[in-house]
Amino acid sequence: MEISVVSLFPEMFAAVRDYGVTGRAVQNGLLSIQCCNPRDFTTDRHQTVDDRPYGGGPGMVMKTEPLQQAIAVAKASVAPGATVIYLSPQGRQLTQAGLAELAAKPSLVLLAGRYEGVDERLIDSEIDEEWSIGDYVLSGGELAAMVMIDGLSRLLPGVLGHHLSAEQDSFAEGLLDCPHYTRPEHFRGMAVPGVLLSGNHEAIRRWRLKQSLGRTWLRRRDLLEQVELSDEQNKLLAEFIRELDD
Ligand SMILES: Nc1nonc1C(=O)NCC1CCCCC1
Repeated sequence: MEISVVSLFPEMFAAVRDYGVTGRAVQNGLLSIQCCNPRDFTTDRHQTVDDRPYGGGPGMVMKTEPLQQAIAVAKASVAPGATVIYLSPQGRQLTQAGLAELAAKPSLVLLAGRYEGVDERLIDSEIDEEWSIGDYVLSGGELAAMVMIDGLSRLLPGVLGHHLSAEQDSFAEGLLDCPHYTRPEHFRGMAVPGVLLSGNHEAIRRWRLKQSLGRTWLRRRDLLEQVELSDEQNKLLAEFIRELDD
């Protein structure tokens, strides 16, 4: 997957390019992350990338010319046919399913906005898809772009060590994750659930699924309403709910 980011703060992307799962994906050639700074496409002495909003009001708006040139260079630096994405609270809400759609694309250009946003005419003429990581306002689109990069990278073939990890991710099934434990066996008087020490992989699988279902039922009933549960899942959830009353 080739990704080119248009951002006034390209150095921020070291966080995904140089660390962890995404950093390893870059090292293994499974992911490439390039950056293009609109400031490099300014022609005035002050390298102006923003200007006052028509209609007045607080803050500044990102100018179209530096952005359109940066986007053109960004598109030319990745495989043809790149989807150009703008990160903003006005976009389509990013979910695991959305990440799977994005991970299937050959290349992406991500536009990270700053100030009060981008001239709407740039969005209308250059942006293919607008995406949001949540209903809140950040100071820039960079962190949102990195969230998207991190989430879709996990879905690229070969990126996660255990080939089942991504598919096993609870959100891949539309559920919250089960509890996890590691040594020591006892911590502050709390023991690890016995089933996890049993070596009975089928019992462990069922316990983890039951916990995911139960947690989702308790914490995110809205997610559960979107999932078609199997007979086994319905049975395990009923057991979990019954045991709550014990
Ligand atoms: N939420 C979000 N999801 O994706 N991006 C988000 C964001 O809050 N971005 C910051 C704003 C800041 C002003 C310019 C446009 C982007």
